[in-house]
Amino acid sequence: HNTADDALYQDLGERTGIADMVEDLMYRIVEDERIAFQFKGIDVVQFHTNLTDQICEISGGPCTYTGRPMADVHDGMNVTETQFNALAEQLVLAMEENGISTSAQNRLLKRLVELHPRITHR
Ligand code: HEM
Repeated sequence: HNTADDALYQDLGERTGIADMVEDLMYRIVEDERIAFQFKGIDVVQFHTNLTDQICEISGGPCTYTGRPMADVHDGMNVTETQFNALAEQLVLAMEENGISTSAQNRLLKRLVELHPRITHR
């Protein structure tokens, strides 16, 4: 079903498309030595579900994020700017791999960058 402003959600391929790109992002994170160590031992099913729901909600889709608050999740990780950018870079590549348009990629990044202060240097 459609909400008033779910254009980005549609462009990302709805929840299924988002779930696919998050899965590819996770494979890429494991292969990226700049950030892989941060993710050692996480609950991958939980991470996949929660990040998918978050991107679904942020893009205007009919999802509700039920994970922990961003600041709490990343607290104590000391995520650097380089690590944040590395994850963003892998997300772009995962979106590219899933045929997401450049316009949709940039609109999602713009919304995710707003979360930056709650993720880095904590
Ligand atoms: C736009 C950037 C980012 C977003 C939107 C984001 C979002 C999320 C979300 C939704 C979760 C799941 C929370 C939960 O299950 O309650 C999560 C967990 C996590 N994030 Fe991020 N994150 C970002 C950047 C990063 C970066 C750059 C790192 C480290 C290099 C990182 C490391 C982690 C780790 C290790 C977890 C798992 C924590 C745990 O389950 O205990 N995140 N993130």
